[in-house]
Amino acid sequence: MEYIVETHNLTKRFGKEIAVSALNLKIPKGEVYGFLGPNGAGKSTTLRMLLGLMRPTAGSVRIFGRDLKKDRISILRNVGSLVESPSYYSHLTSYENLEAMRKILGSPKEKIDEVLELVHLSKAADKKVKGFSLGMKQRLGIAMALLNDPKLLILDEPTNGLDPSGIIEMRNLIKRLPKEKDMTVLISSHLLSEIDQVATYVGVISKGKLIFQDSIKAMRKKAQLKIRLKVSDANNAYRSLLAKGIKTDYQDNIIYLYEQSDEAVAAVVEILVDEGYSVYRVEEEHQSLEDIFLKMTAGGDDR
Ligand SMILES: Nc1ncnc2c1ncn2[C@@H]1O[C@H](COP(=O)(O)OP(=O)(O)OP(=O)(O)O)[C@@H](O)[C@H]1O
Repeated sequence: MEYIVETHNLTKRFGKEIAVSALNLKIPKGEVYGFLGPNGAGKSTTLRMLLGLMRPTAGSVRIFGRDLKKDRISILRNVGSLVESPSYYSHLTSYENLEAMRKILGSPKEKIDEVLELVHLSKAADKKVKGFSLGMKQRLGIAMALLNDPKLLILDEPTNGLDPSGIIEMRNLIKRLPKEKDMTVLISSHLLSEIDQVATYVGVISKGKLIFQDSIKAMRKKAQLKIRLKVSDANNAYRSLLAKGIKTDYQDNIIYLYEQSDEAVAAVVEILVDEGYSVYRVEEEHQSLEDIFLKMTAGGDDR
């Protein structure tokens, strides 16, 4: 797999506090990578290091296969970002703002109409930014980030503070970019539901550590059904099953089965009954992605 971003043991300390701890991010080409974690988990700090805005305490960053420390300027020329509130002149129109930025970047003039169209602001091209909704301002920020045709777009909590229609508009835009513009998108959020709706890959960060990284499909798989067994003398029953080589989990007097076919469940019940345990309940338990995320990040930020 080709990775657009790869970090190796990326670490940031502030005094004694470790904000980001030995992170090994792998962001595959052409995906929308959702960087998910509770507030204070270290997302912004990580993104700032990826953009060369903050120097890592240790570890390294590779973007487009090149070392950020060595090739900073040429790498960042191909990266677009929206990590803080976008900066613009509110007394100018969106077109004029983009024109000012375009001149700095040296992009061709046609780019302006193209990015306005892409973020659905063509109709507001000649309107002053001071009358814009927050969602429109955010989209103008993204339009600015797209002026130099980036191969990687980094967005820090882009839907924060937007109203429902602004959120939907932003999500659709993020989903379109990889397909229409051959772009890889890295988006951070503290809301699983946000990431779930746009991302194809997920990295979960908690207290500075990456605790999960895989496709959203793999994350969903983790959320699949579990079979719960409530039996008499559960701890001993669990040991009996283990001794017979049956894979289970045991927690709070409940046995959880891995094998979920009808036959496997029937076989387990038969063993338990044979061995003299009473089987009180055999139930399916459905874990939502939210449950999994909350379990992964349980404990809050108590570094
Ligand atoms: N400049 C700084 N100086 C000292 N500590 C900092 C600095 N920036 C961030 N931190 C600390 O590093 C930790 C991670 O912060 P960071 O902003 O990266 O988290 P986050 O996941 O982006 O959360 P949020 O969504 O709330 O911004 C926090 O404990 C924060 O207090």
